[in-house]
Amino acid sequence: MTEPARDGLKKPPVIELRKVSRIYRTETVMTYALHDMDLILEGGEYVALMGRSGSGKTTLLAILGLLDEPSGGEYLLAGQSLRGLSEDRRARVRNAHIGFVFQSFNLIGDLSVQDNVALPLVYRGGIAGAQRQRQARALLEEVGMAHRARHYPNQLSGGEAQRVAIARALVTDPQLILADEPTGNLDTVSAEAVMGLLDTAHRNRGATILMATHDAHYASRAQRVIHLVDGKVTDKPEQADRNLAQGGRLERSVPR
Ligand SMILES: Nc1ncnc2c1ncn2[C@@H]1O[C@H](COP(=O)(O)OP(=O)(O)OP(=O)(O)O)[C@@H](O)[C@H]1O
Repeated sequence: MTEPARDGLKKPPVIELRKVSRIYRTETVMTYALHDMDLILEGGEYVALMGRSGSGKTTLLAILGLLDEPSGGEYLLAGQSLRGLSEDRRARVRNAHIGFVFQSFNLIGDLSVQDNVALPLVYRGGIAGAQRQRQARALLEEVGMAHRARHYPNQLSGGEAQRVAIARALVTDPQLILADEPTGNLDTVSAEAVMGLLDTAHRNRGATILMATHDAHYASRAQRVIHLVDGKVTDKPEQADRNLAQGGRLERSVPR
């Protein structure tokens, strides 16, 4: 069901989370990786996501990217509630609206660089092979990797692999780009190049970007920084230190 725009004129935010939780259960302990999280990202925003290791950044990106489901609460993408969608429908929404960039690139080893970039268009369906290859080639040119189109991922440096991964993320022209530590495995020169590509994607394509990073320097390139502490958004990141001193994130024993 589509929700009405909030003031009748503005579009709904690209992302809205309402009291979203993600609980991991083991035999003895329940961990609240996300805890009643409220979050709004407007269309075209470039937002950095910071927080200590274990604060919930990857869990949040996985839920926003429809790779995982909340244990409770509601996720609205462009005003559309995603509750109760079938796996097939989730895959379609993911393919139509979301591009991913991971720390470890996640390219497919036995596909050429150009076929890796074309792959989201294969999943989309209905696009002829020659057209897919043309679009992939255009994206490789955009990220300065066309000269490696026929190479394979294991023949690339880390910086090159991440540029290819960004081309793959952009080939479907997604509304939302989720990046999980995109510079985490890169030297500073490659990291700068990757950050430049994200800046360009934001500026020229109007994409909404949410980028998890441990690096305050790269976070400062975003328009806004969100801090996570124990699975919640906070505007007081120094709270993380106090919570840690008091025993860390919310965990409960599973009742027997
Ligand atoms: N599959 C799982 N089973 C149980 N607990 C999990 C699982 N995945 C994550 N967690 C817990 O959920 C919490 C959040 O993890 P998450 O990976 O989202 O943190 P993060 O902020 O991305 O950390 P990092 O910066 O180290 O990548 C952590 O306490 C983690 O131990």
